[in-house]
Amino acid sequence: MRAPVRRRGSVRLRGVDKTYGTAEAAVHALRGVDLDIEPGELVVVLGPSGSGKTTLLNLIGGIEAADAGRLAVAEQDISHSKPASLTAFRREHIGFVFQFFNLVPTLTARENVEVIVELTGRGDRARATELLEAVGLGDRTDHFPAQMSGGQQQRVAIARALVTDPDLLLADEPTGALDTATGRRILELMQRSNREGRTVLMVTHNAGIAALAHRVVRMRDGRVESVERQATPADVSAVEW
Ligand SMILES: Nc1ncnc2c1ncn2[C@@H]1O[C@H](COP(=O)(O)OP(=O)(O)OP(=O)(O)O)[C@@H](O)[C@H]1O
Repeated sequence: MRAPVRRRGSVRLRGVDKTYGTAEAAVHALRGVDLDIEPGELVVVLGPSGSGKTTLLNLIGGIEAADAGRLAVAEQDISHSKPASLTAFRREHIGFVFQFFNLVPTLTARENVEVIVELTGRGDRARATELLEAVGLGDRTDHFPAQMSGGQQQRVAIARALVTDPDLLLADEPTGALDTATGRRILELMQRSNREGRTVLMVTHNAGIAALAHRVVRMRDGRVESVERQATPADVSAVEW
């Protein structure tokens, strides 16, 4: 019998504000954002360019700190966390996937995953190979990023994000630089990761991808414009975009 899925990675934001720059150059990126995400949900964040999607993801992931408001992620209050404790929080709870893969060019696929175990002191080096096999790259473990396609590099990035077994997987336009067929493969990995119980939060410009979500968050001008719950999220194989 299969072990029950342990759902994890809740998010709770209240009145969250973030401004970049000062005086005339100030950009109010988030304005009083309230948001609740249940553990184990797959959430897609949509919105026009500049609406605050990446800022939202960076605050939830502890890459940046909010100016005001309260944030609790994976049951941890990070509202007033100092940079050092945000780093510790990120290492313990968060996996990031970016649009342009962000692999270290001088390291092989396996080393790109292993280095995260060394940096964070979390996870198991031996899992690097296992995860690369799980994302379909068992035969590419000793290849360097320049020897791999964009889709293959993004799969390495996903293996790297998962090696610490994070509660939340945060992805900023993970399919943005990929063709549709390759993007589909990446979304399958995102969905699989979510079905293992972790919360997945995906920022995209692509409204078609929203069909996969338990909850669709629409941002506009630094505010959450709407949150829509979908009772039966689609399987990736059924999604067109
Ligand atoms: N480091 C920064 N310094 C100054 N302004 C910033 C910085 N990061 C973001 N901004 C500004 O904050 C606002 C929100 O940016 P954000 O990147 O969150 O939007 P977005 O919805 O993700 O946009 P896109 O879809 O184009 O990636 C924008 O006006 C942006 O120019």
